[in-house]
Amino acid sequence: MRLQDVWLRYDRRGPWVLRDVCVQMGPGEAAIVLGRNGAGKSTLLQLAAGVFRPGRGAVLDRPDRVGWVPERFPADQPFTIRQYLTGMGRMAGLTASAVPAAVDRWVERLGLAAYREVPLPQLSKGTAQKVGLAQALLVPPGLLVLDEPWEGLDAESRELVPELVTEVLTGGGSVLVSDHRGETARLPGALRWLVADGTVRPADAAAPAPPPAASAGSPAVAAAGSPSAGSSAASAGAPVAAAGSPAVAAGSPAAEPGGVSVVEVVVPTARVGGTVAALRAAGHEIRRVREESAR
Ligand SMILES: Nc1ncnc2c1ncn2[C@@H]1O[C@H](COP(=O)(O)OP(=O)(O)OP(=O)(O)O)[C@@H](O)[C@H]1O
Repeated sequence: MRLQDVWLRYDRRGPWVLRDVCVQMGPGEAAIVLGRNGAGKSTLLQLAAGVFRPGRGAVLDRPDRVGWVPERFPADQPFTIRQYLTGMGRMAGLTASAVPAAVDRWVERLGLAAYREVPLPQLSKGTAQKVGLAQALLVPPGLLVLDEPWEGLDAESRELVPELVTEVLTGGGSVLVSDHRGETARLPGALRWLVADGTVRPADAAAPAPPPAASAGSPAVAAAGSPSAGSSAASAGAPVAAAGSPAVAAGSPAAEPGGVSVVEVVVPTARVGGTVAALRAAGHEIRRVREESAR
């Protein structure tokens, strides 16, 4: 997905909140959106999710299925959790017979079983946030957009967020997450974009410097035909290209005591992008990708 020269303002005569934004993410890639209060993080996420249309420019190649979790779940709705998720599942395209299993799965997974028949307005903030997560995941999204997903969640539930993100990435989806409270470390493999002064650029030097192996990774993957790495390689100067590598350094095994081991992994060429991203997300260093003829 690509935001190309995107501008947005909320009022036709008002100031531009975002100007000339050019960012992109490939399948299997995650990006964390950083910035001060009011910088425009939520605005950027809503553009990506398709909630807003840009005033100028375009959002290209957005996956068909987008899971959008707003910063505050709109709990003022006359439904129980079960009723709400059932309706959302139908809207997401699940058949009537498939909905109950999907709802049950996510209700259990997110610890909502005790509240299944509780009306949404009676839920605590954290529980309501989990309903927001559940509705976005009922059908596996090609793009998952999470606006401050850790907000209001207890310590145990916070651990769920990186788990869910990794699952979407492993399935070949992309994930965009905003974070103004420094939870970034929970997603060590993600790109980092900073929203400031109305535009978006790679996050600052606070991120560790990329090791040489990381910068060599993208062309090699591109050669293997990965759409993910191919789009990164094509985006010279765009945040996604410059921000992709530090995450690898964050989990660099070279920093571990006791030496390193190199593990060769064989995957179908079509899944190279997602696999590379998932391995990076788990903190592994990608040294190279090579193609071999089918065995
Ligand atoms: N619906 C709206 N109508 C008018 N202005 C808006 C609207 N939503 C946001 N803004 C303005 O756009 C700017 C960016 O807001 P946005 O919510 O995107 O920032 P943010 O970085 O997500 O902030 P926070 O960290 O506080 O959530 C702010 O100046 C805000 O006042």
